[in-house]
Formats: sequence, structure tokens, C-alpha cells
Amino acid sequence: MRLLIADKLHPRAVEELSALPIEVIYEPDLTKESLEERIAGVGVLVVRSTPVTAAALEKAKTLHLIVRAGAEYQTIDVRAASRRGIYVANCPGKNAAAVAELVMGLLIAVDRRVVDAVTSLRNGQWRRGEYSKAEGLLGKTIGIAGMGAVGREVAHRAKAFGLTVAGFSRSLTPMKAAELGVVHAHSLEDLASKSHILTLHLPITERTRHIVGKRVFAALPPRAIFINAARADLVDQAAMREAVVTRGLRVGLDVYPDEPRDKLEYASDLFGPQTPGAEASGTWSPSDSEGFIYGTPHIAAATDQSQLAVATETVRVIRSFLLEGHVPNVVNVTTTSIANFQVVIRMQDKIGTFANVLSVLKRHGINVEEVTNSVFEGGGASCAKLRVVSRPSEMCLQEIRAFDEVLHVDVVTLPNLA
Ligand SMILES: NC(=O)c1ccc[n+]([C@@H]2O[C@H](COP(=O)([O-])OP(=O)(O)OC[C@H]3O[C@@H](n4cnc5c(N)ncnc54)[C@H](O)[C@@H]3O)[C@@H](O)[C@H]2O)c1
Ligand SMILES: O=C(O)[C@H](O)COP(=O)(O)O
Repeated sequence: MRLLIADKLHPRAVEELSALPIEVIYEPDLTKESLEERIAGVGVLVVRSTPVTAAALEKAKTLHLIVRAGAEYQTIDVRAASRRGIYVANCPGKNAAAVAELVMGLLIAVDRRVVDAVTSLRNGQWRRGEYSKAEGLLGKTIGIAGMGAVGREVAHRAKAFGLTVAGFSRSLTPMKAAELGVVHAHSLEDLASKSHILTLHLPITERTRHIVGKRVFAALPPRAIFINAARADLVDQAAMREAVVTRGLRVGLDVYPDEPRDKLEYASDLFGPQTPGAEASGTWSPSDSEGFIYGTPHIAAATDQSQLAVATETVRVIRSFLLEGHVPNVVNVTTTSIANFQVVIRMQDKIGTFANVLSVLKRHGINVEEVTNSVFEGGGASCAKLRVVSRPSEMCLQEIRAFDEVLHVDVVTLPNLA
């Protein structure tokens, strides 16, 4: 089987994967288009940001597994993969600490205007008076939108800074919030109204796209700090820029709607003065009463520690798939079965017995949802458990029992766990 790594992956993981019984091809510079040309004949695919499209999957006749070496999997057409029976897995939480570290870095950088202070020193200035004007963080409230892996890491660090933490998340109940030691918010606007600092750690979905707009910015107090190291499309960019001008919003970003891929240039007016008509010169820096935007070029997850953790998890997923047939962190296998009954069949472990049983079920119109088969020591007998939607009739069971190799047949009703 062939394993294609279509993005940069920590060298230690590439080395470990090469020790597995699989041919490893490392092509870190593949793009959406070139992946389409290289995917034929591949059994396992590893990607980070390289998109995996339905068109590529059309050509992936031998593909079994796609591993996204990162937190999310929006860059993969999971529906198209599911239609072809291809497993998709990710590496949840493995880069959370790195993202939280950058969030804290952006927070302090914004509050103290660190970037401008350094730029000023680089220009041979000593503007101690100007850069001594800062608000401080102690005792303020940080609102965390999305209390998943990253959100929790941010909460942990924020508490160490003497901040009160408030949280809003899909499954965060008041009781859960109390357990985590955070103030519960019932909506994003409620969170903003409770916070001096708002940081986003939500995934991008149909429900979260542009979830942060005018109303959320209006609910924040003047001169609030807003951090987005999650996804740019969570935010109405025009509303954010307007809040910088009208409410003195101070912003720290790691993600952008128009991030360049495969280019080293990024011409943007985001980091200069936001007031319409204001002159953007190389020496412009915001005053202590003005809103502004700081940014990093999508580097939140990019520490060596985090890349190694993600790569190690990638190896674990692939090793488990290859050696145990089990896919950890799989995201596209249904977790709710529609099966209502389990047919338990003990039989002699002989060629054709199982096929005979299946052909009887087929003749009686019984759809098998799941199958497990255990072979007993010595290899003489096996026990198959077939989960089915409808109860097989007595006649169907008698036909199965009639095979000489079938030792015992039973039907049990599955518990309804819903
Ligand atoms: N800048 C980077 O390099 C970088 C790195 C890692 C992750 N990220 C981004 O950060 C996001 C968070 O990462 P994570 O690892 O914490 O993910 P996660 O899945 O662990 O957490 C996401 C949280 O959002 C909540 N959520 C989902 N939909 C919601 C909704 N409609 N309303 C309210 N809450 C909702 C979930 O319940 C969960 O608690 C990722 O989705 C990714 O977009 C960015
Ligand atoms: O989703 C993620 O894990 C981050 O955005 C990091 O993406 P990257 O692996 O492409 O750096």
C-alpha cells in the first residue's frame, strides 16, 4: 500500500511512518490541483492545509484513509469521502497549547502595543512616555467563544493572569461552566456584554460563519480587545474594522479571509490606520486612545512542540489503521446505528459458511448494518454477530440453522439507548 504525505510533516513522523509496512511518498509542496494528479494508487493520504476535493477523490480509487494532521477537517470534502467509504480522521487538541500560547502573546502585545514599541526602538526612538500608557489585564474578564480544546487551554492560562473567564459554547451548561470555574454566557452577545476581551475558538460551520458581527462588537465595551486565532470567516470583517474606528477596538489576528497560499507577499491595509482618509505611512503607530489591528501570519499552531504532537498523533492513527484495522479520531463513521436486533451465529470456521448465512439473509430482505466475527482458539469455530434493522422471520432462522456447519443461532433485541 502507498502512503502519500501531501503537506509538510515533522521529520520524526516521516521517519516513523517509513518503518511501517507501507511505501511512503513525501511530497510536501502538493497543491489542490497537483494532488488530483498524484492521488491515483494511494492508500493513505496525510494532509494539513492542502485541500482534498471531490474531484481528487473521484480519482482516488484505492484510497482507504485520509488523515488531517491538524485540528479541523474543513479542507477535506468529507461527504465525498464518505460516499466512497473512505475514512477521514484528524488530530484533535494536539495543537491547542500552541494556539493558546499565541493568544496570550497577542493579548499582551495588543494591551502594551509591543509591536509598535519595538518598531519605534528599531527606528532609533526612545518613546518611553508614549508606550508607558497601557491599561493592564488584571481583574478584567476574558470571554471565550468555543470552550473546546483551545478554549480550555486559553481559560487555564487566562486564570493565571488574574483574569475572570466567561465562556460560551454549544454544549456548555451553567453546571459545566461552574465545574470549569468559568462564568456561563448563553449567547455570543451575552458573552461580549460580560467581557473586556473576546477571543474566538469556534470551528467554522454553517451556524458560525460571520457569527461575530455588529451586534457582538456593540456589546463589547469601548476599547475592548478582540482576538481571532480560529477562522477568519467567523467574523464580519467590515463590522470589525468599523468597531476599530468607532469603538477603539484593539484587535489581534492570526487568520485572514484572503490568506495567500504558495506566496510570500501579502499586501493588506489591515495593519495601518483604519480611520477613513488617514495617511498610512511606514512610521504610523496607533495612539493609546485609538483602535488598531495587530496580526501574525497564521502561525498559532506552528510551534515545534505542537507540530511534533500532531505528527505523533498522525502516526498513531495510521499505525492503528494498518496494524489493527481501527481508525482513531475517525470523523465520518456513523455513531448511531439504526440496527434493532443482533443475530448471533456460532458456526464451524469453514469456507463458505458465512457466505451461505448472508445469502439467506439477503433472500429474506434483511439488511446487515454491522458485523463482528471472533474465531475461537484452534480455529475450529467462530461466532458472528450481525446487527440488522428488522427481526429475521422464524423461516429465515430455520434456513440458517439447516446448514450443517451452523452450530447455534439466536436473535437478541438491542437496547434502545436513545
Ligand atoms: N490559527 C490556527 O493555526 C489554529 C490552530 C488550531 C485550531 N484553530 C481553529 O480553532 C478552532 C477551535 O479549535 P479546537 O481544537 O478548540 O476545536 P474543538 O472542536 O475542540 O472546540 C470547538 C468548540 O466550539 C464549540 N462549538 C461548535 N459549534 C458551535 C456553535 N455553533 N456555537 C457555540 N459553540 C460551538 C464546540 O462545542 C467546541 O467546544 C478550530 O475549529 C480551528 O478553526 C486555528
Ligand atoms: O486547523 C489547524 O490545525 C490550524 O489552522 C493549523 O493549520 P496548519 O496545520 O495548516 O498550520
